[in-house]
Amino acid sequence: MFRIYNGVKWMKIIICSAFCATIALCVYHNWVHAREVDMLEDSALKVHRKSRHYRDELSYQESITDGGPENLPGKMKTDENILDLEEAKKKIRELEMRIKQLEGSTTRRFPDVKFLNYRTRKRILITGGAGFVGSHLVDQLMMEGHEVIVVDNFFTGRKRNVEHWIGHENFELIHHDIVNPLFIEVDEIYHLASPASPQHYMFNPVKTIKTNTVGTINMLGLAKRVGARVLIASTSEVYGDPEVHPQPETYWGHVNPIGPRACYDEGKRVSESLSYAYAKQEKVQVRVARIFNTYGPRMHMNDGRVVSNFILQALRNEPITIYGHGEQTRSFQYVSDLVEGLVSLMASNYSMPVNLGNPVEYAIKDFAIKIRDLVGGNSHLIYSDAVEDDPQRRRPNITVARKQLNWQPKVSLQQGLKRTIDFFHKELLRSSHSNRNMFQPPEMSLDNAFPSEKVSKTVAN
Ligand SMILES: O=c1ccn([C@@H]2O[C@H](COP(=O)(O)OP(=O)(O)O[C@H]3OC[C@@H](O)[C@H](O)[C@H]3O)[C@@H](O)[C@H]2O)c(=O)[nH]1
Repeated sequence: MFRIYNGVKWMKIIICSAFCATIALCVYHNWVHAREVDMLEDSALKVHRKSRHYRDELSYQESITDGGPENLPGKMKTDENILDLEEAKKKIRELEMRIKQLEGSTTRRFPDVKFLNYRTRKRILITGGAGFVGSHLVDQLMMEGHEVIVVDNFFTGRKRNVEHWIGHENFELIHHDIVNPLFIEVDEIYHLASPASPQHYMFNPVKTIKTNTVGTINMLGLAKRVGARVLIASTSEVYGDPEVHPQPETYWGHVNPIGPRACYDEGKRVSESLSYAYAKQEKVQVRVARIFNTYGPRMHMNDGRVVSNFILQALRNEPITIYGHGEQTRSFQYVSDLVEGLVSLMASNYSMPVNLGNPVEYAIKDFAIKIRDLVGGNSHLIYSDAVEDDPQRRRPNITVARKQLNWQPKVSLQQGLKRTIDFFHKELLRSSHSNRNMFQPPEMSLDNAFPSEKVSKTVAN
C-alpha cells in the first residue's frame, strides 16, 4: 500500500517537472528566436548597405562610359565590384530566407486577456472601432475576454489604432461602411461610427447625415434581427447652443436645423429618435450615451478639435489660435472615463439617454493658457474669427449617470492632459522622422505642400 502511494507521488512529481520544463523550453525557444531574428535583420541591413554601395559605384562607372562597365579603363576594379555585388545579393537572399523561417516559427505576443467561458463571453460589434474612442473601447472589451468585431470605413479611423490586436483569436477587423447593411451574429453593438470633429463632419455633411440615419437604421435593423442590445453614441451637440446650463438629459436643446453643424446635431437627434422608435415598435434594447467633449491619446494629428490643436501648437511653439473671444466654455473628459461609462451603460437596465462627461468647465482662453503652461513653451494666444453656431456654454449634468450607473469621471484634467501631451510629443517625433524620409520633388517643399491655416485677426497675449 505504502509502495503504491509512493509510486503515485513520484509520478505526480515527474509529470509536474516535465510540464514546467516544457513551458520553460517554449519560452526560451521563443526568446532565442526573437534574438536571432533581430541579429539577422541587423546583418541583412549591413549587407544591403554594402550592396547599395557597390551598385552606386557601378552605375557611376557606367555613367562615365557609354559602353557599360566592360569598356571601362578601370575594368579590373569593376569586375571585382560585380563579383562582390553578386556575392552580397546571394548573402541577402540567404539571410532573408532565414529571417522568414524564424519569423514563421515565432509566436506573436498579445496582451494577456481574461479568459471567459462560452456562457459569459459575448460577441461584440463596434462600429467606428478603429477611431479614437472606438479603439480604446476595443482594448477594454478585449482585455475583459470578449470577442470583438470592429467595423470601420477608415474615413477618420486608422488601422494603426487597433493593429496590436490583429491576429488575436478574439479579434476581427472588417473594412465596411455601415451605410450599407451588415449581416453578422452578435450579442451587443456599440454604434460609434461617425466623424465627430466639427471640421470632419462638416467636410461632407450629406455623408455625415447618411451615417447617422441610414447607418443607424442598419445597426438597429441588425440588432432587431439577431436580438442584440445596441448602444448609440449620441452627443452633447443634441443640446445645440444651450439655453439651460448645465445641461440635464431632460433638456430638449436649442439647435439650428439648417446651420453648418446641423448634419451632426440633427443627424444624432434622428439617431436617438430612431433608437426609441425601434425600442417601442420592435422591442430592440437600446442604450443612448450623450457624449461630451472627450480627449486623449490616439486623437488624430489633423483632428481639428480644440485639445489636439492647442497641444500641437504649443509643442511646436506656434501661436495658439482661439476662435472668437474665447469666453465660450467646454468641459473635457478623459477617454478612459468615457469608455468606463459606455461599458457600464451597456450593462445597465437604464434605457433613457445618459450624459457622459466631466462637469469641470473651462473658458476656452483659460484652457489655452493651461495647455501652454503644461507644455512649457512660450506660444502666445491669437484670436481668429468665431465659428458659426459655436455653442457658447457646455457642461454636463451627470446626476443620472451617478445614480443609474454609479459612474463619475476619475481622471483629472491635469493627469489626462499630461498623458495626451506625451502622446502628441511622440507623434511629432514620428512624423518629423517620416517627413525626412518622404520623397520630395526638388521644386516642392513640404511647407508648400501643406500650407498652415491662415488666421485673420491677431491679438497678442
Ligand atoms: O483650434 C481651435 C479649435 C476649437 N476652438 C474652440 O474650442 C471649442 C471646442 O471646439 P471643438 O472643435 O473641440 O469641439 P466642439 O465642442 O465645438 O464640438 C464637439 O462637441 C462634442 C462632441 O460630440 C464632438 O466631438 C464635437 O462636435 C469651440 O468653441 C471652438 O470654437 C478654438 O478656439 N480653437
